[in-house]
Amino acid sequence: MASSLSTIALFLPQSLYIKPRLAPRPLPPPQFRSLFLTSPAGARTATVMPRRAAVIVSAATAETPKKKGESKGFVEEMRFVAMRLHTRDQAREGEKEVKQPEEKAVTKWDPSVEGYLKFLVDSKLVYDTLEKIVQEAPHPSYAEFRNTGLERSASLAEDLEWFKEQGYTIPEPSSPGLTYAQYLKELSVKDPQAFICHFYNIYFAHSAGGRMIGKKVAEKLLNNKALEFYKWDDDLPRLLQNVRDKLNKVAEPWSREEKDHCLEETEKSFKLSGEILRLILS
Ligand code: HEM
Repeated sequence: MASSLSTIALFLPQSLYIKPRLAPRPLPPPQFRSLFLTSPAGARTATVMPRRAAVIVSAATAETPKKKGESKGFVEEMRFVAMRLHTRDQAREGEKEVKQPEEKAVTKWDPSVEGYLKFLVDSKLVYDTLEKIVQEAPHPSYAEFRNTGLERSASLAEDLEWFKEQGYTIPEPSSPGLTYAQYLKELSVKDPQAFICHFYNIYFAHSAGGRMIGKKVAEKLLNNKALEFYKWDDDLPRLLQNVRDKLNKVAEPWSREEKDHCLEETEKSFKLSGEILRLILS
């Protein structure tokens, strides 16, 4: 911590050498040999002066330990938190235990077309809401996320039209979708960091687990018909990388507290999305 800047001078016998604990690397000139000594509080720099063998340990560089993924940009931090909230059945990096039916492996699901339609209708309401918010941009930074190519509202409209043509009745949006849409509208105005967390999780979850779900449900219920919901006009990895770059840019000026606040919202995102996913099994 920069505020607790302290300097301790230790006078050691000339014969005493401090061995670096890190991998050996070429030493700088003997009059200014810097070694890194690690401690639970963070890195301490020790400067060894050979004649008087004085070791100055400075805490000036001791920062709060870096968050997992922090060095790679904020998206990596969001991804790390999200992956831990999966169950092992959902993803290899998952750590949560299975409590809800949708947290079991997708291969063990027993979906119904009626349930899947409810899921598609509620998902459309959520994407309509997100895409409208980004267009209106109550916070100017949201404008970065216009026309990213990840938008799902129009493709879902096409899919619902297809189901209608097959003779299915399209249900009205239900409680999980209505609740999530209302929550997003409120957050988008009063809490941009939390809103960005939902934006990230909704679009990126769909590109990963969402596609697995689409494939499995299509196999079981739709004679392998690939819905528009799971098709993108451009190369998906390229679109995702472009949005990752924009998210990193938007989060760059955020304070550590604002970043942590965004990360803390991940759990809520899983809860609300999980309730919509569960509709597939209803
Ligand atoms: C049945 C439910 C789910 C399954 C089967 C599932 C599965 C997966 C898998 C396999 C990955 C890819 C892991 C990798 O990169 O190796 C993933 C990534 C991810 N999932 Fe899920 N997931 C589910 C639900 C959710 C939910 C509810 C959310 C949050 C709302 C979510 C958010 C994410 C995010 C943010 C990523 C990272 C994507 C990326 O880095 O590109 N997932 N998921």
